[in-house]
Amino acid sequence: MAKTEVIPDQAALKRLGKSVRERLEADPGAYKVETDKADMFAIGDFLSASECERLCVMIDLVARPSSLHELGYESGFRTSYSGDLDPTDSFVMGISRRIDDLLGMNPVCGEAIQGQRYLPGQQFKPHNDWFYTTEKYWELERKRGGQRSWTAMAYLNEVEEGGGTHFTEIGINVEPKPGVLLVWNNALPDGRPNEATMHAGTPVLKGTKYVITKWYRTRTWK
Ligand SMILES: O=C(O)CCC(=O)C(=O)O
Ligand SMILES: [Fe+2]
Repeated sequence: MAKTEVIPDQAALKRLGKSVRERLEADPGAYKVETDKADMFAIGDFLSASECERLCVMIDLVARPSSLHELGYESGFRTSYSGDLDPTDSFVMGISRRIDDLLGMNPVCGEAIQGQRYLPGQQFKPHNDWFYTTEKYWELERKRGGQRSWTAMAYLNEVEEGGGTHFTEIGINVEPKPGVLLVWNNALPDGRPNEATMHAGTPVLKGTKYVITKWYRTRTWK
């Protein structure tokens, strides 16, 4: 008999996939992106113009060259600047809580909100947000909350040219529209990682792009 592959956190990924999907499908404010390859929703006007502005200022204060598990900044893979927003700041806490509530996620599973800024020429090449559990870094991430389930990402400003989010397998390019929150499930309905969630922050050609991202783990993030 063939050996059954063990997928770390599979049962939790399946459960969270279903609960958040059903919650968003029942939410009249959430637009379901038409694709059969992934669970994906967009929420227009999730953030107000003044909230977006305030977040951009905060990002400028924390942004440093982005780090990646496997690759250094020098590789050109993720050339944006990023940094975690202060999770004890009451304004940040409010935004974070609103995302938790929208998804119906347990707040303890949410990572700190990360801010990210791209200048012309900067990008984040195609990647998956879920962890490769055969890689060395998984040993650490496994104990820090486990696999990532849902991603919530909000666009904070008008980008003059470029800077979309390109889902290379699904074949859609999401234009950065300020205040819009894009949400997707990194797993398949059965809890296996969804390869079709591969996406890139395409190069900004003109202007600056600001986003915030919040990733949810299957267990308590620490
Ligand atoms: O900037 C984008 O559009 C994508 C960002 C992203 O994929 C990430 O932060 O994981
Ligand atoms: Fe990503």
